[in-house]
Amino acid sequence: MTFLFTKQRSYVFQSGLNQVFLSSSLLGSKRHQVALRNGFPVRTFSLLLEQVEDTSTIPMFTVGTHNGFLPRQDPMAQIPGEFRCLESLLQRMPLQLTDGRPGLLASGQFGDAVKKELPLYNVDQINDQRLLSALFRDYSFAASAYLLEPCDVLYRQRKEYGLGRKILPMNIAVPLDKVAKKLSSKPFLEYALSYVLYNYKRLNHLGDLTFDNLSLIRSFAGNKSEKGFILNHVTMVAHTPKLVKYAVAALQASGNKDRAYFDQQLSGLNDTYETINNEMEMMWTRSLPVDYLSFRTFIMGTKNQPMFPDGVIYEGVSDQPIVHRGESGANDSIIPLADNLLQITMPENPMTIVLKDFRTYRPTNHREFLEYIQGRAEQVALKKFALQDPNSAALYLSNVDQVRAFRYRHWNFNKEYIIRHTDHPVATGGSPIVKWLPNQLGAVLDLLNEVGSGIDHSKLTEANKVRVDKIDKRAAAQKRYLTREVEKLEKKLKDQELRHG
Ligand code: HEM
Repeated sequence: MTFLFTKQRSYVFQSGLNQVFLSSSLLGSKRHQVALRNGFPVRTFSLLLEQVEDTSTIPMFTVGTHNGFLPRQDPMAQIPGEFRCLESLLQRMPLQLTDGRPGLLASGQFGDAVKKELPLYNVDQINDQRLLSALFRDYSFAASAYLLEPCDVLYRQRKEYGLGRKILPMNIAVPLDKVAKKLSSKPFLEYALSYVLYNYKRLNHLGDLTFDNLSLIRSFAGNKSEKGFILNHVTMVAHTPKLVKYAVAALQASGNKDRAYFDQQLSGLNDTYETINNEMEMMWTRSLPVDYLSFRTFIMGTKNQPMFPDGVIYEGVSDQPIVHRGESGANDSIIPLADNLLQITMPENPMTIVLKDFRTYRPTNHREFLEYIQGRAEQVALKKFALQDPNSAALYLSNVDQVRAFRYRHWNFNKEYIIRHTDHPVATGGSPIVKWLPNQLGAVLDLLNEVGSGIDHSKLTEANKVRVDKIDKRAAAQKRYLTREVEKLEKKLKDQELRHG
């Protein structure tokens, strides 16, 4: 196999899972490589295959078979003493402190405290990836608290958000921008790099990533429900090492036209998605719907939000205002992996453009991995290979059904945690909430109906016959129900707009 360096969007071919394979992209030089096989380019990606202690060069968010989509080392919980004023502000920041007393946000004093107490720390010499990630998390928490504090104060008084602060002061803006550039990310609170996936610590260092063994590093509201909300995402993502392994192996099997191996991988993938969906169900009790709005304000973005009609100026960085989407599970990689691997396509409409924009708000290596999966699935025609055999098609259908189960529960979350409690029609990430999520769920239901009706039932094993029947019936019923539900919700929202109008 020959390797060429090029700027073309292709990756190093991952042929086996028994070696640590660090590409030049991880080592920070050339990013993309092309491998040639029989003169044709083969899509490639370098996966981290074992835990590497080095913190100086390899980004924390590097997809691997031991860490999946979690950071490759547990997040740094406390920043070094030289940043003690930042640490102290963040510890005193939450609405409710760990000892139950009100924190700075409760009385709307966080902004003043930032101005009085926070020096302009110099981060120029810092290149250690673990420390950069911790600083990114901490500065982005400070930025969101600072910008959205007035909205939270007003919301608690009058159930209105009003306007956020327009200028992010230099002592947050400059180091945040510098650290973000070093991590190739956007200078704003993010799902992976700040709020969720870089915000947990194990109580027992040797214990597993289970809910009871985890606590939060940072929070805005400081209540049990915010902890439950964040950590429930983490305990779901804790299962992603298996997703990564099965996805990569399914692509290999499809490329090699190895039917038995392919079916094994789809079956493993299905079981893993089922485990993740079961973990997702725990959200209802770990984070109460009635508490969601207590922390939601602080995870809003500045893009597409009425609280920031003119964007935000980052003092000392640029005099041009900028906008960013808010923190959202839309930046998680569990479902995009399934969409890309199983070649689930979304209808071409404005909602899909929003989905694609969300996918730019994630660690570079996650994005590259998802692009690799998408490209390689096309190259080996994974869906076509699955549908060529009725029993593989049943397994394929079952995996798509897991995506349905996820999106269906997720739609229920949105009705119970958000729509039931607020009229604000724009979600934290800036998407039009009532239209956007059903767009994706509807597309999955259509795919289930299409694939299910094309399977020759007479060739199925007994177990697969039962499986396919159940999936077909449920998908048809849910599609009818969803269409009626969205029509009703849109009408309700229009009526509200007219009343407020
Ligand atoms: C109480 C629980 C949850 C609520 C209220 C919620 C809310 C939302 C909202 C409002 C959106 C629309 C995008 C935006 O922010 O503008 C969204 C999108 C999304 N969320 Fe969640 N979310 C929850 C839990 C989760 C969990 C646990 C995950 C996965 C670990 C997740 C993954 C996603 C994904 C993948 C999308 C993109 C939509 C799609 O691909 O269909 N969410 N979420």
